[in-house]
Amino acid sequence: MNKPIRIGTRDSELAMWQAQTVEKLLTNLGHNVTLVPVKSTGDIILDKPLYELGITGVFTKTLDVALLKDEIDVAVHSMKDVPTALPQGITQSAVLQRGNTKDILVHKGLLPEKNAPYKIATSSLRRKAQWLHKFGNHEVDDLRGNVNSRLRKLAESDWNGAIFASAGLERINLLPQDYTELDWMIPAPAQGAIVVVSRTDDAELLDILCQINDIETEITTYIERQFLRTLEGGCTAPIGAIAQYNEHDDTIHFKGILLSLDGKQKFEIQKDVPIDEWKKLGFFAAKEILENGGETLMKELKEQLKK
Ligand SMILES: NCc1[nH]cc(CCC(=O)O)c1CC(=O)O
Repeated sequence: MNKPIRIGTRDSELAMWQAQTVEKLLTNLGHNVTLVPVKSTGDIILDKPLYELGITGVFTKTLDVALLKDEIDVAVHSMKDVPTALPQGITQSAVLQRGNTKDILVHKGLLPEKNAPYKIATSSLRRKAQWLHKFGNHEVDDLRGNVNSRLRKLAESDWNGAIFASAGLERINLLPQDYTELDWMIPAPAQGAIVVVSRTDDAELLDILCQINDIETEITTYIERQFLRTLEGGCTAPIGAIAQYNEHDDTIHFKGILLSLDGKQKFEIQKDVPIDEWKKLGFFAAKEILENGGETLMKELKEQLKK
């Protein structure tokens, strides 16, 4: 392409890192690229928990509008922040090779134990519910903001720790010494993946972007987001999902979870299927949960999360 490809990005350090990663991949393919930082409502409204903003697309909406107005050509997002239904006219054009999918607890030297008092912070319903399921007597406070400000607030607070996506801290070299991997916690669907979206009618650009697509990440995130979409019907519930490809036996290993807000109710599912069954795996896993009590819980959650 002759005109530079305009990549829109939120202006947080993590978002800039992700956009620059796409910039490098495209530059390496010989394209001319320019970065366009855009402020998003999710970054501006910091005093309300995310789920109170009502829409799931708080982080992505501003960039969607910029795309549709032809102010940018490409938007780069943390895939887990992207609603499962993209706006009309916008297409998922590439998913980059996935980074670390794990959640971690950044702490201050003291590790959590079941029967000892402990106070952590997170704004994620999924993290909070899984934490309370495991540590019913712990306290969980709300914590908003980008990863930099969340680390700062943790340092200034009396919290014992706060939960982060490992990928986010690794990417901008903020992984502190005192952290522990929460290998029992099921991550958000598509955690650790970066998605590139563009206008559906921009065929020339779609051809370029498919060259930076990672098929394995595309498939595993598709499964996780199909699970989410089948369960949620448009609300931000405590839902986790992870699909992993096993190249030795050509299978997909899937784990999904749905919990009540207080973590007392938990529906968990695990499935191992041959790779050629990936297309409906997320759907079947979600259906199984819905049919075994999950549907009632989803109804309750929708009531509780309504503004
Ligand atoms: N919701 C915010 C958000 N969106 C993406 C990441 C990190 C990167 C990723 O999970 O892919 C984070 C920070 C976090 O959850 O700690």
